[in-house]
Amino acid sequence: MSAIRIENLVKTYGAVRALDGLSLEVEPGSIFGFLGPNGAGKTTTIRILTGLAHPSGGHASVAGVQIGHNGALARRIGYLPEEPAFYGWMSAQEFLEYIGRLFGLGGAARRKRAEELLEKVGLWEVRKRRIRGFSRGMRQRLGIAQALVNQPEVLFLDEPASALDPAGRRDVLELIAGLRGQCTVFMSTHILADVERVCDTVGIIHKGRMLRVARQEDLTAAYALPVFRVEVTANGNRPLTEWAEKIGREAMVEQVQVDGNAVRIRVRDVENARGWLLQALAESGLAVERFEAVKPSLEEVFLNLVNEEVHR
Ligand SMILES: Nc1ncnc2c1ncn2[C@@H]1O[C@H](COP(=O)(O)OP(=O)(O)OP(=O)(O)O)[C@@H](O)[C@H]1O
Repeated sequence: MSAIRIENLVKTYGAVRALDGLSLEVEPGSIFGFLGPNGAGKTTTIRILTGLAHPSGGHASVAGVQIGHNGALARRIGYLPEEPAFYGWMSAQEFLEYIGRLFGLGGAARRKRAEELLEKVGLWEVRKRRIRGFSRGMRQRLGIAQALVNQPEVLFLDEPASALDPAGRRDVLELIAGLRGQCTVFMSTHILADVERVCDTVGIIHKGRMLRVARQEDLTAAYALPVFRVEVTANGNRPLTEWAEKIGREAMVEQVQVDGNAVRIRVRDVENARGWLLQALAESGLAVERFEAVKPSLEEVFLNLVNEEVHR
């Protein structure tokens, strides 16, 4: 059974079609990156899946519960909104115990749960401090703890790291990566590097529709660049330049770029070029340290997909 199943979801705000027939399935246990530019419909999707907004059309279920059954849904999911709100006068521990009470946990159970979570999100040392003085990163970690109080099957995180500085972002992403296997994580973001760091599966949303859903490595493989990179040992620069000039004249090669003791070779036909290049390297006598097909970044894949869509 899918952790999340969305069929043909539509949401209109007056003349704006925020979701335009969105369909998607998310496998249980995955860390799913819901990626799209500003205004693509990410927050709208999450609000519908968490029961905070009603769709104008279509169906969806989360952890086996149809959306609309909000009581049953609330017990199975956790949610960190884009801008979480806290009671600033509470301490982190008081806040988590307060959330525990809302979920009906008794005194001892809610204290235990709060303590476990404070430990897990790295706020144990500051558990008695008022939230008012917390940094953005600390607030996001407390927000994730808050969303985990009821041990959800599916955790929704709306742009969890987007507003953080590099250190705060690293901590939050590490925390999310550590949830792998404990629950399904559905994380929206417009930052490709964040998806690359933690998500196993990526869904790209654009103008309220899914452009593509794939495992991250399959997505980058599908958009493989016709570029190889060769690195030679540091004390062999001279012959490398000569060799680069030589193969640059071959019909198979489009462009050659030497950078220190490495060379990037853009070819015309990836399949044939691979064997041919390996052969040419073997004959060159160069001390090859590394030979690899250059992988596109998720950013390149994303731009490609959006471009294809625009020109369709
Ligand atoms: N309450 C609303 N009233 C009118 N239009 C809305 C409302 N909420 C969202 N929209 C519109 O719906 C579209 C999708 O918005 P949404 O917030 O879901 O995008 P998003 O992908 O989450 O973007 P962001 O990264 O900026 O949060 C946008 O065009 C937005 O202006």
